[in-house]
Amino acid sequence: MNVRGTVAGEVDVRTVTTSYGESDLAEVPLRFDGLEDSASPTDASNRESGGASPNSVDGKDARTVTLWGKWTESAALLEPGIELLVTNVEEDEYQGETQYSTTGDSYVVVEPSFLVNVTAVRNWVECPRLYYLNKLSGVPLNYPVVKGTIVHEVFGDLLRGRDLEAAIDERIDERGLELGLLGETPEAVAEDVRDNAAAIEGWLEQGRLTEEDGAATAADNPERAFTPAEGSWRSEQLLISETFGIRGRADAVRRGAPVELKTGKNLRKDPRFKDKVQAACYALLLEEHGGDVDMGTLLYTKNSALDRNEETGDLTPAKEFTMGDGLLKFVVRVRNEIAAMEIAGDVPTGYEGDAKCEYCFEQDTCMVVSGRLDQESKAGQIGQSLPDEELEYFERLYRAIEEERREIHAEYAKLWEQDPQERADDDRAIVDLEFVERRELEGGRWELRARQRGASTSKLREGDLVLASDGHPVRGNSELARIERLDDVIVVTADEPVEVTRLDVYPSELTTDRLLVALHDALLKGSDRRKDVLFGRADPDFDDPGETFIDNNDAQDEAVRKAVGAQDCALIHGPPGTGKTYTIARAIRAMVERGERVLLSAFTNRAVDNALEALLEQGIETTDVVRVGSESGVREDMQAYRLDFAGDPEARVAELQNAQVVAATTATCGSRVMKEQSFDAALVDEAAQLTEPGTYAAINLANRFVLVGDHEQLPPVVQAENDLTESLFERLVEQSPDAGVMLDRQYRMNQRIQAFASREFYDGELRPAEPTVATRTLDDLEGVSRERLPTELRDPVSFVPVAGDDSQYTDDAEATRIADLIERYEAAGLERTDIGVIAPFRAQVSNISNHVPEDVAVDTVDRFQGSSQEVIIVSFTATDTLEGPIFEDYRRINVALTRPKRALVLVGDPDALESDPLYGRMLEWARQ
Ligand SMILES: Nc1ncnc2c1ncn2[C@@H]1O[C@H](COP(=O)(O)OP(=O)(O)OP(=O)(O)O)[C@@H](O)[C@H]1O
Repeated sequence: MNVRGTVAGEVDVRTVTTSYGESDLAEVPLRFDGLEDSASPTDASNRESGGASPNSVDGKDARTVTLWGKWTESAALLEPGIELLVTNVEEDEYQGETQYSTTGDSYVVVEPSFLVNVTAVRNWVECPRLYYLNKLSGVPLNYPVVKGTIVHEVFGDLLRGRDLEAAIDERIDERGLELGLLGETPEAVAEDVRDNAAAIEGWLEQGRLTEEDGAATAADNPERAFTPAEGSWRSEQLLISETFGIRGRADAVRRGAPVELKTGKNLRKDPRFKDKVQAACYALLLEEHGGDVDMGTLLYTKNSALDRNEETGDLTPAKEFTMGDGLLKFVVRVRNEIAAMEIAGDVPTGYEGDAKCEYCFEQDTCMVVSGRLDQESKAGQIGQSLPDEELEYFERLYRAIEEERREIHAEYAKLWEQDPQERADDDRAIVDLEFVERRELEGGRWELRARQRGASTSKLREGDLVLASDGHPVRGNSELARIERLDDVIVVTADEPVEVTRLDVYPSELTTDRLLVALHDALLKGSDRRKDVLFGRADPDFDDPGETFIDNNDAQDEAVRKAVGAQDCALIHGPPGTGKTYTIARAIRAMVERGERVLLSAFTNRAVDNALEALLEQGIETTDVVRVGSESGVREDMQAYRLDFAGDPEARVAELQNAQVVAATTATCGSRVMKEQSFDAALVDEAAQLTEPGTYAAINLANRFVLVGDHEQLPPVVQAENDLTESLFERLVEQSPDAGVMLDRQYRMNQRIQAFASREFYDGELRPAEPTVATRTLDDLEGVSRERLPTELRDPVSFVPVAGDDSQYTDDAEATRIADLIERYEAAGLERTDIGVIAPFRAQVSNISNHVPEDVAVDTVDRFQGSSQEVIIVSFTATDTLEGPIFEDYRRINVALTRPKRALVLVGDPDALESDPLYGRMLEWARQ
């Protein structure tokens, strides 16, 4: 039996004398969530109530759980409010009260839904401070890291039965750019990888000869059946444990036991302790998936390349060890320390572990970081600490990023807390697929096809990484896969041939990791001048370029002059349709003409491609431009400029280094390749949608920067409500108003349409750029006549009242009415593709999609930001009284109302809308 609950009071740790001698124990008052049958801890249906009033809030009814022996170390981490899971407890009656205590088979897990990464456990065992430093500075581009990755990939290839030389060639080719940046040649790397691979091959060969491991690696047997059952090998497996709160990717699993590859040497007979720890984490993960792991293997690939004469010691690459109970429990205790520290938001000092600083390669870095951030550390501090306001800022943002990380962990927990239907309704999964077929690709990967049984919506897009499973993303057979095609038939590629019946959003921490690194780099590596400007200690400086760049729009011209003349930074505020993209392109052209190297960045791929397109229209030399991004991220017509990372190292590096303009999303700017680049200027579009550290990822790479955005439109996309919700753009606009220019002439909307947004959001300063814009109507479109529309739709802005239904997130009455409106527009000659429908909730988006023809774009505001349509219909989906702003935030309604060029139709319940002052004014305007 397992118990799970929240710590309800102080924990008492003491030593007692028992019949076995002295022992430590901890008594933990726990408010129960429930009891679970430990025979199947993962089966939620086995949960039952913990007895009489187990959920009492005041803690009086908390039950006592006694933790024995070494588990008291984990007990010392507990504070009231922390979640605790204890497996395999014993139940006792004591003085009429039911009590629980640990048994020899128990595990104690602190905050089980906080998923600690296996590499984090390994790093922590090496040194807790090292774990923290790795988090702050990320994985740099260096040869050992890249070589290690290639060796791992070749290992996977060999396991999938691939030819060694072919695998080496291809994997090296794929990393051409990275190797080129490191000054490596393919030949030298191949030699190096071959040395390491010899150990792998030898070991696999041995396995083949001595064991009946199935035909997993036999290249001559393409029909091999892969099951995770005993007797097979499996490469790279993503494993998640909901019991132990651990996740990670095992390099390989052989006969159900973990195999870890290390591209170093180890001449002792036993694996290194930290390596054992890592394998033990995977053992726990595999056990939770029904395995019984008593062995672990570490494969030190460098060993076989060593000359016997040079080295003395045990040269065998593969070292096996017995997976003892004590080690598994130790690993869980370490994991608990990490979880408790992260939940408390503390920073490790290094004293938590017993590593010796004088043996550590990172000692200097550690001391510098400790000194500059004024953190207590075992290694000591050197250097002067950052000014107080920077320290305070760092801590505030660090916490905010970690809160964001916890939200991602909560997303993981939803993988098992929500049932398939809930996940589908939440757009987090596509369920109930019918598996069609699998096809082996060259290189041993698999293409998997499944058919959707009905129409479904989800957050998933082509190119996304997903968890592809045969029914459950955590408990079933599941693989990390990439979506290649997302139609009625879904195509994904993966390392293993899973019989896909379900796809789940993969909650990635990559973005969060990069935010932390960008924050660290901005504060610890940024120049003093840059930081003076960021923290408002100095005003940004400007030179006058003495040139007119745009002669028909004063604000745009001033914006370009500011951007070109900025010594530090410039801020371009661009309301809807005011020519932001055009202005950016003109500014970049001017910079390039002055011989500068420019980074063009934005939050989304779409904005990067739009700006790039505008830049090419400016007549910039196409050979000067490089687009960095994934194949699926970059728009079709921009693929020609996309930098292929694969190929000859020298050639690839030349392409990147010679490019005067490099275009990439801010997320990509945080990648190890981009972090090696430097620029004279960075122009960042959609800057109001970026968090401060998200912006740093781009501007850290340049001497000066220009941010372009509109803080009256969508704010940064964050999960948690905290300091990340304000963009750097918005903060700087307030802090340094003189560095900003607002573009005030719009090229999109009929005057009637823009009036409300101008008044409410831009102090009445937004105006049509030209008379043709001000007076545009549907009549301008070929074959369209407003005469054929019902009178109430002839004005550029109309309101269609609908007494809605009572459901909160959907409204059938509105959906039906909108379908009818679309028919009317079609009858008046409009193309369906010229009409867009915006609704506040995804549920209403699907609902409307079911009512209207397929080629009408229906979506939430977020998906419409940055685009425009001839006609926009807004479904407000609110009835009676409003409980909160319908579009969460007034900035969203601004975006919705500024998408149309020629006609805007608002559909909603007037009583509901009138109950909010802003919506009330909107109604008045629409009814004019
Ligand atoms: N100075 C100008 N002279 C003539 N046309 C212009 C000028 N500036 C912008 N435009 C035109 O106005 C339209 C909108 O410009 P652009 O796409 O740059 O706007 P935007 O502000 O980026 O739009 P969004 O708000 O959607 O991001 C484009 O067709 C562009 O060519």
